[in-house]
Amino acid sequence: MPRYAIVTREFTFEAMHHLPGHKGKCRRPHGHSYRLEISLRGPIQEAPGQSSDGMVMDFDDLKSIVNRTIIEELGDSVPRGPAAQPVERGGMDHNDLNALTGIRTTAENLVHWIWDALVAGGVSEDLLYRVRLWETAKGYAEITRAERGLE
Ligand SMILES: Nc1nc2c(c(=O)[nH]1)N=C([C@H](O)[C@H](O)COP(=O)(O)OP(=O)(O)OP(=O)(O)O)CN2
Ligand SMILES: [Zn+2]
Repeated sequence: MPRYAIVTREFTFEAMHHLPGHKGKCRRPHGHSYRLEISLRGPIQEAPGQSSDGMVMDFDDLKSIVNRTIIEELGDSVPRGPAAQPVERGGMDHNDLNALTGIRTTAENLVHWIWDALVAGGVSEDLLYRVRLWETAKGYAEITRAERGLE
C-alpha cells in the first residue's frame, strides 16, 4: 500500500494587469508581486537507489516546468507583446497579463489558466492538487481538484 503526501513549491513573479469595467481602482493598469503555490498530491515513490526515491515529485523537476511554462511566460522582466515597446511609446517594464493570457485577469481566472498551462507543460494532472495565487499580501484565489471537476 503506497504512502501518500502533499508537496508544495512556491514561486514569485512580477506582472501588470487591469480589470476593464471594474468599479474600483483595478480598472487601471497596475502591477502585482504575485506569489504562486503549486501543490501536488501523490504516492511517495519507493525506488531505492534512484534519485526520486522517497519523493512524490522532485522539487527540481517541478521547478523546471513551472519556470518554463508560467514564470518565464508571465513574469519575464523583458516584456513581450504590446508592452514590448519603448516607454515613451507606451511600453512597460512588466509583462501585461491581459495581453498574454487573453482572459479577464482576476486571480480566480488566472489560477484556472495556470492549471491548464501546467498540464499542457507536462505536470501530470493526476498529481496536481492545488494552485493558489496570491495577488496581494492579503488576498489569494485557489483551486483544487474539486473546483476542476476532477473529484
Ligand atoms: N475576487 C477578486 N476581487 C478582486 C480581484 C480579483 O482578482 N479577485 N482583483 C482586484 C485588483 O486586481 C486589485 O489589484 C487587488 O485588490 P485589493 O485587495 O483591493 O488590493 P490592495 O492591495 O490594493 O488593497 P488595499 O487594502 O486597498 O491596499 C480587486 N478585486
Ligand atoms: Zn490587480
